[in-house]
Amino acid sequence: MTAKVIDGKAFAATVREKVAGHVARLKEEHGITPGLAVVLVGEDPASQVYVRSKGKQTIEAGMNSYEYKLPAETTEDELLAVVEKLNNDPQVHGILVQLPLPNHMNSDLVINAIDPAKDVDGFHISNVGLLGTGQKSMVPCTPLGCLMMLRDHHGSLSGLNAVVVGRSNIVGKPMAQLLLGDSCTVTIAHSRTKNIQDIVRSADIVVAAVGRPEMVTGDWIKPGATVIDVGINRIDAGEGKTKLVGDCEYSSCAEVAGAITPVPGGVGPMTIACLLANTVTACCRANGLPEPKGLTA
Ligand SMILES: NC(=O)C1=CN([C@@H]2O[C@H](COP(=O)(O)OP(=O)(O)OC[C@H]3O[C@@H](n4cnc5c(N)ncnc54)[C@H](OP(=O)(O)O)[C@@H]3O)[C@@H](O)[C@H]2O)C=CC1
Ligand SMILES: Nc1nc(=O)c2c([nH]1)NC[C@@H]1CN(c3ccc(C(=O)N[C@@H](CCC(=O)O)C(=O)O)cc3)C=[N+]21
Repeated sequence: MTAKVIDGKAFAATVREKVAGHVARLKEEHGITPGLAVVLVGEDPASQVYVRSKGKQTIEAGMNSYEYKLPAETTEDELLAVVEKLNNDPQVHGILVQLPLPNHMNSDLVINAIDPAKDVDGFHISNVGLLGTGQKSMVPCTPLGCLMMLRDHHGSLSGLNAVVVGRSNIVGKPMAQLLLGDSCTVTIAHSRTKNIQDIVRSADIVVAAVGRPEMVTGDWIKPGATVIDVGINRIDAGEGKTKLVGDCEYSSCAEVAGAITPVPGGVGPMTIACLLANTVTACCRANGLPEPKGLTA
């Protein structure tokens, strides 16, 4: 069997189109322009690429983009002051502080200083708690993007066995909550999991968020299963070049799976599209307006 390729890049374009439509209506009918502020501390080249891409797509969707680039030596208090200023700025509906932060900062403290209503990453403890109890929240962008693609492919996820590999706060845990919310039977595997291959082989849905290049191979996959590859790993491709690979070995997994997301062009573009979607949702909630349908979990 050769897997159907789930085209995250094309799917993300449709999400961005919907977002742009809502933005246009907010402007026309209410004179409101949603605004997203992205804060980057330090000069990590990969982070700079993502932040640039976020800013560009924010503007393309008709929203206001505010970028704060702070030097690596910024103190935690200085960063907290920027967050506070953005919390109090009515033009800003979404705030994203790019992770990881430099080692001298306490990321939990910084994230929890963001107004939960503006926390478009969905990382604030209030949003984590709301998601865990099935209440309306801001949903983390990467897992939300994965959920949208899974719902689109399967229709209903009810009763399916899902295995999430990875238990980070930003991907693995919220992904597991969303799958549980859609009535999957969810297993979370991690670095201490025994017989991980057998566990993954029991899954109808595999979400890999590990950060280990091509760790999951085709022999781990149940024939016909859906593979969502969250991993973004830049590896040596010889001759001084690098290439981007996921946490799944694409060629061998695609031979066995029923459907698979590629890297690049899978989860990554959906993450940014969901960030824009969350910003519109936050803007509507802040203004007491009905929120867009189909853009939240
Ligand atoms: N496409 C996108 O938009 C995004 C992509 N990413 C990518 O997703 C990947 C994961 O990111 P993130 O969740 O932040 O990573 P973390 O490093 O925070 O978490 C990795 C998880 O994988 C687990 N793990 C590590 N090694 C193994 C192993 N050998 N077997 C099983 N589990 C293992 C760890 O287990 P333990 O807890 O036991 O240590 C941990 O729970 C990365 O490649 C990252 O670049 C991340 C965010 C967004
Ligand atoms: N507060 C915070 N929120 C995040 O959501 C967040 C973060 N910090 N820190 C870093 C990770 C990583 N992340 C990605 C987003 C888009 C792509 C993406 O668009 N990838 C393209 C390829 C990009 C390339 O070529 O490098 C693709 O997969 O096709 C990847 C990774 C968001 N993250």
